[in-house]
Amino acid sequence: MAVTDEGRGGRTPVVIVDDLHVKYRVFASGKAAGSARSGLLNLTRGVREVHALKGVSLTAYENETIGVVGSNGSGKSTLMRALTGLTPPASGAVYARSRPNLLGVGAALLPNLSGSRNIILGGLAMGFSREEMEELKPQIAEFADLGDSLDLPMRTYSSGMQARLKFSIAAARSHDILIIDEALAVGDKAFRKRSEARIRELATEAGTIFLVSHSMTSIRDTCARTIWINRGVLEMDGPTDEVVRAYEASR
Ligand SMILES: Nc1ncnc2c1ncn2[C@@H]1O[C@H](COP(=O)(O)OP(=O)(O)OP(=O)(O)O)[C@@H](O)[C@H]1O
Repeated sequence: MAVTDEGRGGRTPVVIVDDLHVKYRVFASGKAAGSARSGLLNLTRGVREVHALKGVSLTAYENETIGVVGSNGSGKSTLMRALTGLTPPASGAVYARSRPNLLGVGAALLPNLSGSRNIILGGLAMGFSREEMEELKPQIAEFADLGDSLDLPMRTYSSGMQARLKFSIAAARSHDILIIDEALAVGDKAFRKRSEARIRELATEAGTIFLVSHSMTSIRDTCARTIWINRGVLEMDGPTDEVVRAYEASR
């Protein structure tokens, strides 16, 4: 459904999350849960259900940069993946004006291809054309600042170098609705600084940004509004100062 209605106070809603539940079914490891006599595995006994999001509702408006905080395993990434449509809801729904882009192309990159070929590949995976990517390639290479290593296979890169390349590919263009995972702002101190600056730049170009981060400094510097996810529930949603203070006090 396209979101076109004017929101409260004349603001335009861009993303609406309505009572969203997400469940994962996982096979518990350990001893094979089966009958030794029949020799068959009992596949249902070992199945465990993780109720990762339990009725999250929120509305994001145009030109908002929203911080997303919460402890490990609280459900932040699950919520972000649900926004992009990668993770299907068990119930509830997500409505968005356009498809939210997750700033991350990790899954698409191939370790045996060179950095420069991965730039093209990563761009195609984000929905850009080959021509667009050829045009953007020099500026991506410059931002990643990997020098001659760009011609080497990605598997020879350190994790920091890989992260730099991924960030540079993903951050090459502006997006209408953008989700940024803090894990992308990695690399050494200098690169982290540049990537944070680029995130802020993207924030001014993009309509709406969600920034998932464990760094309260990044959240405070970048976001006016913050949501706190706690054990799959939206614990708090409001001005960053208040939410971060409450979140920090809880830990
Ligand atoms: N693919 C999956 N299969 C099964 N369970 C999952 C899967 N992904 C996440 N979970 C579970 O769902 C819950 C929420 O995980 P999620 O990754 O959304 O948390 P998070 O807040 O992003 O954590 P972190 O800060 O560590 O990245 C956790 O209990 C996690 O174990």
